[in-house]
Amino acid sequence: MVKLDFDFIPSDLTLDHSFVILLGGYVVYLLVNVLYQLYFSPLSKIPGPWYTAVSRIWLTCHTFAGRRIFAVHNLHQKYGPVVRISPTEIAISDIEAVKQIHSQQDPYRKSDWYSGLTGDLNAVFGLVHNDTHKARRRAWGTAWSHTNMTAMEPVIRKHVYTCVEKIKREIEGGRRVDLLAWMQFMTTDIISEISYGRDMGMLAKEMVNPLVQDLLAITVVGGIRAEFPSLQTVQKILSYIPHPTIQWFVNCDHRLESHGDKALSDLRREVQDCKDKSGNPRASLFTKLLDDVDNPSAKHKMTMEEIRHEAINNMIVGSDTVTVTGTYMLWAIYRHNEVREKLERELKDAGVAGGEITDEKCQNLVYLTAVIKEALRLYSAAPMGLPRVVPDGGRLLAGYFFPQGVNVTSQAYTLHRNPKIFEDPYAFKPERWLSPTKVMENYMMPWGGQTRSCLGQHLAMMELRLLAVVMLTLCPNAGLARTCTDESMEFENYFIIKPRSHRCDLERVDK
Ligand code: HEM
Repeated sequence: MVKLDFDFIPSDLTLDHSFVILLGGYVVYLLVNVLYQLYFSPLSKIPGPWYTAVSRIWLTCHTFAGRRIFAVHNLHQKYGPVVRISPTEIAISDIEAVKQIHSQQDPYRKSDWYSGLTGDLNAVFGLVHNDTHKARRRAWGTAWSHTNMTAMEPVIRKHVYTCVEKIKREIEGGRRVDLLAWMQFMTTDIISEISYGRDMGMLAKEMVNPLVQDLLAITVVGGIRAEFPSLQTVQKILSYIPHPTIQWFVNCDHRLESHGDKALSDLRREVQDCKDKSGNPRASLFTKLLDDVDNPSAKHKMTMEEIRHEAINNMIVGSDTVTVTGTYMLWAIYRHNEVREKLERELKDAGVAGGEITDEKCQNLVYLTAVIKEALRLYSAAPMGLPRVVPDGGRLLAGYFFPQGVNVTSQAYTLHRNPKIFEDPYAFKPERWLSPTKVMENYMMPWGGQTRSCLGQHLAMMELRLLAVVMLTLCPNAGLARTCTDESMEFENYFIIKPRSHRCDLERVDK
């Protein structure tokens, strides 16, 4: 047996001495780490300031302040298309490299940052392994296709109309309305009805229900967990503290799960029992998936547990996103009189306003399409970097070699504001999309990268089209309230963006 000899430790060593020795050791460790990161790490040649190379503090502070997209954008402007934003993370805005990272042929997997963001939720958005993700997308099949969304259009249209009619009632009554809140009611009712076959009654009750508060809480909790993965353990410890506010935050995941469970079991019963007059089950994204659970001949399918996770995930990613982009789109239209007038003229010339407005009538409107595209360029809901991991063997990207395991991330915010591609990049100019170049199209990434691109984009586009047209047609006197300023609409960025004031006020403005 080896005998441990501690004779080298002086017997008169006091607690004070031990502390000094420990502190000294830690300082030496920090110094060695700083020297390693600056001069010897394989990433030391990547441009960037010294403080991002040696510590994550800079990135974490900007992330918590809700200013990450701006901070990273500023570094790109100073250091170019490849910049080190933390000791282990590189931001890239070189378009060839971005396409390589998200290509179908050699997909870089999502980083573990997503596991923190989504916690125990095991749904398509947060799956980090490529094979698991591929199988899940296959199982979704054509549920999110344009054709399937067209079949759901009457449900979507019904909610858009209800929302706009209620906004009109308030505005005509001389009251100020918060567009952001109404968008939240509308998008939550839509995603709920097309997922579970039943809306949340938010537009009917005209108030935020506890589920929406949980959805908002989960984005905060998820954001903190993504930045500090070790906090997952802290969250477990906190769950034993019987303080009501702590309990409310800590348990938001569980409340969402139990809501999803109840809604799904209701839906399953309906799929089995309730049919419409022609004997077909009520249309929902999950009808086929639920039908396939016990069908041995269905090749690509999900387990009941996987369906449960997807159902909850839909509520999280399918409401806030359209809320934000829809709000900014209308804000931009109201802010630019010439855009509003051109759009109104197009609707009049196309005769869209006569009779009920359907998505079919809106789909081919050229100027409307350009307005939405410009809104997606400047106000896509998730414009921050989407972290990916360099695959085994490492890869050459934008002239630099990246070892395997390094996190690379590219933000649409910067790609969409490249002045070499988009003239006057900060200005809202839908005209640029009337005859776009191939390069402009190539730089657009509002729905994320190829392999993990947004499943809900057909739904989102339909909501945005209907929203713009129904709002301009039914509520012609709406405009921005004086309280809605450029400052109040500045972005706050926690994975998705939001107006800093958390509202966007409209009121009656007679033209
Ligand atoms: C204007 C509205 C929307 C925008 C701008 C948007 C944007 C995005 C972006 C950028 C991603 C990629 C995220 C990443 O790589 O980490 C994404 C993924 C996703 N989005 Fe959306 N989204 C919108 C609406 C929706 C809606 C309405 C749904 C419906 C539930 C949805 C469902 C999803 C899903 C499931 C994914 C994950 C896809 C995968 O990983 O395979 N999104 N979205």
